[in-house]
Amino acid sequence: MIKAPNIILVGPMGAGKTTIGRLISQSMGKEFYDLDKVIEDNAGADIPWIFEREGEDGFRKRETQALESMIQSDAGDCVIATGGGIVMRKENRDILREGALVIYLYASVSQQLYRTSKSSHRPLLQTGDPKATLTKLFEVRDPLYRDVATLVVETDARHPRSVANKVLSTIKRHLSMETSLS
Ligand SMILES: Nc1ncnc2c1ncn2[C@@H]1O[C@H](COP(=O)(O)OP(=O)(O)O)[C@@H](O)[C@H]1O
Ligand SMILES: O=C(O)C1=C[C@@H](OP(=O)(O)O)[C@@H](O)[C@H](O)C1
Ligand SMILES: [Mg+2]
Repeated sequence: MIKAPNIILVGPMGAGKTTIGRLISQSMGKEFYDLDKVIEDNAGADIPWIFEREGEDGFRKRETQALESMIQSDAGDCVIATGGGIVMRKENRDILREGALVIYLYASVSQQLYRTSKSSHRPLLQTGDPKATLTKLFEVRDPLYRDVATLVVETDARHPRSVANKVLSTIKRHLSMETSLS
């Protein structure tokens, strides 16, 4: 088992945060939490319902509350997959930079589009032109993901298991470098 602090995955919709988070948590013997699922459980409603009734702003408030409660609770030593918009609020970015190992799962817009086209549970993509939406979001958010992340892992040309292995080896290398420096 690798010893590590909380691992938090960030990146755009379709980067594979939920899928890879679950896989690496199993390999590391850590609990897995998907922040979107925490928000849904707390609300007793799904994300499309929250966006419809409370707007994106209402969802963002719930997202910050869920992130704060995850970090404050002694859930500790777990893997957390965030939603793609977690970096939009400064208060979230401040929380992310504190204490956790944050990994940016990078995916190109074409891969984001391909991977998100299979489902309709992402309200921001229920538009006539999801590619334009993903492109705009990427322009704004890519620098923010890089700002909060300790490590970046490219996911485009890899299957989920291979991305998970790459994330695990990147974490191992990072932690062994930290140990040798201290
Ligand atoms: N590396 C990958 N290659 C191909 N498909 C992937 C990859 N990672 C995730 N997927 C698929 O893409 C879709 C979105 O993945 P998901 O984990 O929900 O992304 P996120 O949580 O970042 O939005 C799922 O159908 C998942 O199986
Ligand atoms: O990018 C975003 O703003 C969002 C991403 C979604 O999560 P995934 O990135 O896991 O799809 C979910 O939090 C919500 O639909 C909003
Ligand atoms: Mg997800």
